[in-house]
Amino acid sequence: MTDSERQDPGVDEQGKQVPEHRDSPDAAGHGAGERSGAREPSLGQMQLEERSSLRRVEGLSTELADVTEVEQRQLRLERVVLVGVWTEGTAAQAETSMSELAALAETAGSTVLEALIQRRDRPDASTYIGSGKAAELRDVVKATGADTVICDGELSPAQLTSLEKVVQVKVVDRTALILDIFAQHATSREGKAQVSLAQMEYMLPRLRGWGESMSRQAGGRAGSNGGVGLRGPGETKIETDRRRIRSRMAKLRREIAHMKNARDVKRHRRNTTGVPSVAIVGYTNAGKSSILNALTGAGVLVQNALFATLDPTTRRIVLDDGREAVLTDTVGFVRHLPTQLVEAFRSTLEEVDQADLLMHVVDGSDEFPLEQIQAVNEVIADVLRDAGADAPPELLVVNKIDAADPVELTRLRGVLDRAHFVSARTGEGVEALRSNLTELLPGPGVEVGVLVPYSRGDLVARIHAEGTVSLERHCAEGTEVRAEVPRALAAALAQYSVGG
Ligand SMILES: Nc1nc2c(ncn2[C@@H]2O[C@H](COP(=O)(O)OP(=O)(O)OP(=O)(O)O)[C@@H](O)[C@H]2O)c(=O)[nH]1
Repeated sequence: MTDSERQDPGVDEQGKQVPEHRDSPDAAGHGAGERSGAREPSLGQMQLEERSSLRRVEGLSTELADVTEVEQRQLRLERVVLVGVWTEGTAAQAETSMSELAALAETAGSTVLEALIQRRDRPDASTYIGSGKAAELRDVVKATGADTVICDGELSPAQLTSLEKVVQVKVVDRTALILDIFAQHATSREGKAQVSLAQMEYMLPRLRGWGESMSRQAGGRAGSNGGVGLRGPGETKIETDRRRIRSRMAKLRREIAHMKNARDVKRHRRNTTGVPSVAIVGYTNAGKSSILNALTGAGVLVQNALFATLDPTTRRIVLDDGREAVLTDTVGFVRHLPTQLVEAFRSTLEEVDQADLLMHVVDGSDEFPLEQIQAVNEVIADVLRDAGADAPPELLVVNKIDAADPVELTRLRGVLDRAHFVSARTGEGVEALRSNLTELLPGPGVEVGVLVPYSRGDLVARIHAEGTVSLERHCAEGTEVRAEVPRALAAALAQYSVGG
């Protein structure tokens, strides 16, 4: 171990206890109450937590995200006050954003004590909410005994520090909160690695604040030990931390690339077997897992919590005509999904550009279903653009019709006239949805024998890309090919058919 590692608070001994915690199935979800009442919201505590956050980043890279759950529980948010800055849109939209933040906080295991909204043209450069509101927030924090403030936005490191100084408890922003939830819920090795990487990306530019408090401590220790001066060691420490985190990020990226290759091979094998695939996308909590269960009878976890599904879950379904298809449940979307996570969750979103069909699930009982659709469409468009892929056909499914307001539902039926209206809970509309899937998914391959003129090399290339070639011969008139191809391609090749 190097000197810098030894100075690093808690990387070593703490990390060794990890497996015990990790093996406990409920560890990530039910630790919230363990430390209730044990926390003093003092500045010293905040610094401890800052160091703990950094340690978490560092730990992640060595032990991968196994450390995350433990550190996560140490950082557990418990009694929180929410605060948002309302800069645009209607009051109802601002309130929706705040209730979503409350749902996120509860998913992270917190109890929401109070929520404040501040109307401003733009967030305050110094404290995010402005000094008057910050003072009000401090009073609310004191009166409620809250230990954390969560802001409905992404704050700069300087804003976080200034606001913490005023309110005297830990301040967390929406991005960090979502990253924490993702860290708690990721289960696969790749999912964990991706969350770790996203957390490091988020934290790297924010190291200055932690670095400063750490360098004071590191300097103080050095001073009290009669070591060299106070300035040098601290600065070196921050630089060392940054360098180590960067190199661990690079290592994680390599590992993720490796895992991705393995997954690509698996998917390619699935694609070449001709089994059509459906990617289920939609806003978090829309009922994607419930629909997957209703269609396949699979026992996929259904929770009234945001982001219950983080790793892609794939299930087989037998279609009405006896064919099989695979359905993949993907991560739920949310407004202002941190960009680091859009990148990190490529693993589930990648299913999107490879799918034969997108099943877009919307919560019909939500107050703003059309906005949910728009938010999801924006992310999907980004993913497809990045992948340079064409959009697969989309099937819109409005779920939870049993719980939706009848008037709203009638309005939605008018606006979304091509959508399927179902209830995964009561089963209403599910059979019709299954029939529609059968119609929409590409049919079985068709055996063709064709002689394609050399001027249509594009068709031969398509046969190779989309079908399975059993014979290929070049003759004077063109390329003779025998292959099994999708029905649409068989139609395009019909004029070159040589029979048999
Ligand atoms: N009333 C009603 N509730 C439903 C229906 N479908 C799902 N739910 C409930 O909605 C909540 C979320 O369901 P999930 O299937 O976990 O939703 P999801 O979209 O997979 O959620 P994430 O994994 O968080 O993205 C659960 O409490 C379900 O019981 C429905 O048709 N009607």
